[in-house]
Amino acid sequence: MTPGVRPLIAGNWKMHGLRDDGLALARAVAGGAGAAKGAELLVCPPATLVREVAAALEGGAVAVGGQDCHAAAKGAHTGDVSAPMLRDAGARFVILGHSERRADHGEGDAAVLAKAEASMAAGLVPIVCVGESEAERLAGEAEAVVTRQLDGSLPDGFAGAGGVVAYEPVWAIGTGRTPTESDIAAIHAAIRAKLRARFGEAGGTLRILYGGSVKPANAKAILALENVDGALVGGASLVAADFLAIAAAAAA
Ligand SMILES: O=C[C@H](O)COP(=O)(O)O
Repeated sequence: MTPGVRPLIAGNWKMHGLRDDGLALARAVAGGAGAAKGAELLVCPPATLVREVAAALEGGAVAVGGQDCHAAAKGAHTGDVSAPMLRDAGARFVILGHSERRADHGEGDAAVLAKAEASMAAGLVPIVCVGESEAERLAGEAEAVVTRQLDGSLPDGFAGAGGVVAYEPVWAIGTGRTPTESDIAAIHAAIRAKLRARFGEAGGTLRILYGGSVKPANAKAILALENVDGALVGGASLVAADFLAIAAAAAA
């Protein structure tokens, strides 16, 4: 963790959750949030549930975010959701450039940059995801890939907006595999160096999350690493007790 920085534990529900189970999950997370006061908690439901989850959690300790937004504020973009729409629904954060968006929808760094700009203009905090594939890791290119993604996808106002970077090695997502602690620390150090070079002193305290098979069993060790300022949690965020256990590890 970075001294003086409040960790962020973000749950990415991905394409999971109908109304009743989504609301139940959100309420269960909110109900247990008191035990993890040292960490900031965030849930990112599917777009259909953002408004209702935000209403259910209003005034509490758990924030709500979207999982993506369009780069335009409005327009003829069938099926898309804009940043002002998410903000209007009660979201405060938005995940951008997740590897599943990059893979499923062909999003590159320029698209992520435009979305990040749109999110900040709407008053949302962008969580920009970066991370290498397994082939890139094996080729020794992980740091170069992450650095290139940061160069291409972080807008100028990112630090002023309190933007968040999430390092998610693609091969660790949903697989139960994680990089070694020293590999995580090395990439997070490279991201920190990049943020400082780009944003000066402010880059020293922007939050850098780790994501990819974070579970209650490995959270404490990962969250204790230098420059790991929280986690972006997928599968384990769908079980309130697991998500809260990860949050408690961050708050400890
Ligand atoms: O956004 C979250 C990540 O893709 C991590 O997913 P996971 O915790 O299921 O590996």
